[in-house]
Amino acid sequence: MAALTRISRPSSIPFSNITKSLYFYTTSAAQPQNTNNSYLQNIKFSRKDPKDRNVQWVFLGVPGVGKGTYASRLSTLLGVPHIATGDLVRKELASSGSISQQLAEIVNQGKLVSDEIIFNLLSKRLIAGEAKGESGFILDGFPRTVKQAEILEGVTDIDLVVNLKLREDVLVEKCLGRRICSQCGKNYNVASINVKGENGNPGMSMAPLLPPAHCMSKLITRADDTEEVVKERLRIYNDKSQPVEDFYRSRGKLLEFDLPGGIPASWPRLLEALNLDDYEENRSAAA
Ligand SMILES: Nc1ncnc2c1ncn2[C@@H]1O[C@H](COP(=O)(O)OP(=O)(O)O)[C@@H](O)[C@H]1O
Repeated sequence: MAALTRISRPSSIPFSNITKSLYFYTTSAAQPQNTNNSYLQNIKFSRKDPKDRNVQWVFLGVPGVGKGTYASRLSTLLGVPHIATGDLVRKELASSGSISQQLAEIVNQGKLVSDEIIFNLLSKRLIAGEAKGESGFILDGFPRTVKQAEILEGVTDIDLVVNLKLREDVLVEKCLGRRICSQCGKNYNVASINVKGENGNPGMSMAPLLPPAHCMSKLITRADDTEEVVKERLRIYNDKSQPVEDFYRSRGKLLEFDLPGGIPASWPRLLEALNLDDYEENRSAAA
């Protein structure tokens, strides 16, 4: 793991909540047929000493903004798991589990999966991680509704919420360029973004994020990354997920971060905004 010199929240964001108690969901099987909220009563909590845990961060942002890319890099840097609910949903979809058909219909239309299913998938992932000794997390794609945010807030302390932002005109192009390696499951992007500056607005270039040669022939496109479904997902984000930004803003937890371009331009600036150092990257750059 990369060595870390400084880790603290941006000075504008109070850090007091980190010392509050930590709870984790511990629930067993998914119960998708249950349409009311009674599943919440089945969720048991276990308490953890806050000083024994790592960061608990959330990444927000529209589809295609790059949440997965930056959350994954930070998780390696900080030694915490990167938990993307979209990945959990896709894993469930790929299984022959009882809810996979139901999930496929929802996801392929760009709609949101029920809270019940999402909380169950997330609970199972957290429990499995806890058993392996994981501590802390960076959540990506969750919470996506104010209700999910309220439930999460009720059971654990989120230290920081990073809201990634990118100009809208490149988002659809970025989503359409997304590819997944069908073997290793890693995410790549073949889109080469080059928007010229006009009417006083700056231009923007983003190089493709290409896989290593051995993954190249195994790239697949997500079924929900068609133009029509991407536009529906962006609409749903504005409707359901944008209020989540206000939820965390009003609690003083939101760090807004405008991506200035691709990874080479954005990564150092994001680290700076988070008051973090990437020793390994600095060392290899100096070598
Ligand atoms: N927190 C969530 N609540 C409801 N549905 C979710 C959630 N996270 C993921 N999903 C489902 O999984 C799909 C893929 O999620 P994700 O990979 O995060 O997509 P995106 O690229 O839009 O951020 C979503 O369109 C939605 O159907």
